[in-house]
Amino acid sequence: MNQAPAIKICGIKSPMALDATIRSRADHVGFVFCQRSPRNVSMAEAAALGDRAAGRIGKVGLFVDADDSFIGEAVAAAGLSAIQLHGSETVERSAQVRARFGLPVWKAVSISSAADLERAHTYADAVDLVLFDAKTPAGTLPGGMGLSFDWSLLAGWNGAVAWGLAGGLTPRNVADALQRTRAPLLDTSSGVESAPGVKDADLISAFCSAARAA
Ligand SMILES: O=C(O)c1ccccc1NCC(=O)[C@H](O)[C@H](O)COP(=O)(O)O
Repeated sequence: MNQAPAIKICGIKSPMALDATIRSRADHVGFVFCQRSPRNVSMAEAAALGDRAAGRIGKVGLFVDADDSFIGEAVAAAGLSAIQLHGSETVERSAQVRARFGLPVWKAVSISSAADLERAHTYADAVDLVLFDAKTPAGTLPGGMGLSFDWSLLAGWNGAVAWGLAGGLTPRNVADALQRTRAPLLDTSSGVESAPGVKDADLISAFCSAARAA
């Protein structure tokens, strides 16, 4: 029997969305610390959400090429349990963040061809999890754009590090994605929203149910 995948609902910025995610028995919430994003949370919002989530769900903080002082402020405010690096952080920078904060580091790697999987291998000793996501167009956000990549590329993945799948996952396609990739972790953001940055409790619930039923 296959084990159920872990689920992360990213871009949580309201108590309603947080409660819906916990009720739906997801494993992690993502708090986006990126001012350009419609899902950005301030330090004060992150602190309130972090308190509300404490002991109930994993709290992943998402950063795009942030410096140590900004990451440190967010870790303390929200009581983060993991750090997701979603910019152009190098292997060395990722290892440095892990050592500096003593938390698991997840590195997003954007995929559009088999060569990108080779790049993912280079992070194996520096991070705790590689999150495969779609490449987004130049000048746009590096994630949360509802774009998928060719999942068949992951057939070539035999990495030594834990991994997850992101990019364009919705309640409608998550079962198919899981059957094709057998991803141990599924991450979604815009696929459970009614508008950019506005989470929908019914879609969160439907996503989690579909992922578990697959
Ligand atoms: O979600 C954002 O707004 C965001 C902004 C900047 C960098 C990354 C961002 N999201 C990262 C995530 O972990 C998303 O869940 C992932 O990219 C999938 O997003 P989606 O395709 O919308 O499901």
